[in-house]
Formats: sequence, structure tokens, C-alpha cells
Amino acid sequence: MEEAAMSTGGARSRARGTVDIGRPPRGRVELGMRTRVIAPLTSGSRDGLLNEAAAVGDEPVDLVEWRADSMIRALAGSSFAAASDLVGELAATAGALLEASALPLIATVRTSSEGGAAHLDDSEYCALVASLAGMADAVDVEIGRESAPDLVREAQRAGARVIASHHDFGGTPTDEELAGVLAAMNHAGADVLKIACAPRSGGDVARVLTAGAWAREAYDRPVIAIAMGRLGGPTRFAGAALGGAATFASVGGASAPGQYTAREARTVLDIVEGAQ
Ligand SMILES: O=C1C[C@@](O)(C(=O)O)C[C@@H](O)[C@@H]1O
Repeated sequence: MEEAAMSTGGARSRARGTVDIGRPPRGRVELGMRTRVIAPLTSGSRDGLLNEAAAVGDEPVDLVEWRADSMIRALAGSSFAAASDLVGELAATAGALLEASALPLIATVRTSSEGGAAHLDDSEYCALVASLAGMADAVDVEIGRESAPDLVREAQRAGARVIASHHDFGGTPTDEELAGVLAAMNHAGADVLKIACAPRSGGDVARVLTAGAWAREAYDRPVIAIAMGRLGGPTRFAGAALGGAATFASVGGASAPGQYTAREARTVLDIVEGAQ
């Protein structure tokens, strides 16, 4: 177990089943026990993002997720972008966000193939995520990308935690597909495993929870398994054992269907898990 922790987390060790996000001197937040609240920052401009980060300061939020794909779309439109044209602005914005908020920062570049706003090919995606990994406390890596395993290692070498992700806005994959995706994330050595799907029935929601619970037990690391939309609401409060290591909850704009506000999320979690 400790060996696995060393190989996936660099110098920072991880307690059984948990991962801490946040580099010194910034605060660290542990994922894998109590459900954490992650607020997405969704603006496409640096000023807008700084306003959102300031608003988060007054809310019951544990970590922030910068959805950098909004800025990429604002800079590049809907044409495929070159990393070299974007990296300067993204790095400056990451620096500004790190100064503006003491909360651990997750940088996410959600590409159009997974329901996001950034149009990037494989190599441009990897170049951008790798550069953000040198600054942010954690980065999101889309596991479906051909070079995802190399990118996971590169991001961890740069000192970031890696949240591997898979999104399906069109439906919920079969049980075998869900297990395959989670296994690929584990095999790549990601620190946190995350899936988000669009359920069509209560059965789909239950399957997402089952997949989350299975991966949590099989791989002993934090899992975030989300069924999006109102139907999937319970998955956002399921708790770490069922693949609910964290819940994405809005302060300004939501970044996916079915998100609650941070205050709503904290209220429910305090009831379900007990206030601390
Ligand atoms: O992967 C996820 C989960 C999410 O899609 C949700 O459903 O809350 C929101 C995204 O911002 C985040 O990157």
C-alpha cells in the first residue's frame, strides 16, 4: 500500500484510501474521508475568474476547480487551438488564482469530446495540462486520451495530484465499460478516479453508485462517481465509500447539470455525515 502511495504521489505519502491535495505552503485538503465541496470557477476571463474566486471565500467550499476550457474558448473560439498561443495567459491566470485564494486549486481543461469548451488535439491538450501541473495543486486528466498514462506521470512529477476523468453526457456506459474506465484510471496511477455520466433511469444512477463503490474498494483511493442531472442528485451526497469523495457545487455558475449550490451541498452533507 505504502509502495503504491509512493509511486503515485511523489514525496507526499497518502494514508490508506485517502489523498491530500494542496502543496505547501498552501493548505492541504484530504479526499477519501468526509465528502469535500469543490466549487467550479467557470468564467472565460481572468477578471471574471478572480471575482468568482473572491465570492468562494464566503462560502462553505474546500477546494476550487478552475475550468480553464472556458478561457481557452474565449481566447481561441471554436477553432482548434495551439498550446503555444495559450500557455502564457493560462499560466498568468493560474498564478493570479493561486494568489487570490488559499484553497487548493484543481485545473481542468475539459475538451469538446468530453462535453467541455476547449477544442484541442491530443498533443496540445497534453502540453497545456502539463504546464498547468507545474502550478496547480491538482489537474484533471481525461483518461480517454491516447497519451493519458504518460500525462498522469508527467503531471505527478511536476508535483500535482491527478484526478483522472471520464465524462459521458449522452448516457451511462455499461457496467463493463464503467469498470474498464475505472481500471484504466487506476492502471495509469491516477490519485483520484472520477466518472460523470448522464442517467436515463434510477437503474443507471444505481449502477454509477455500484461502480463507484466497487472502485473505491478495489483500488483503495478516492473515487468521484457522478450521475449528472436532477435524477442523479443522490450521487452527489453518497459519501466516500460509494464513490462520493467530493461533490462539485456551484457558487456562481454551475459547470454541469444537477449541481447544487455550495451552501445546499454543505447543509445536506452536515446532516448526512454530521457537522464537524
Ligand atoms: O468532472 C467534473 C464533474 C462535473 O461534470 C459534475 O458533474 O459536477 C463538473 C465538472 O466541472 C468536473 O470537472
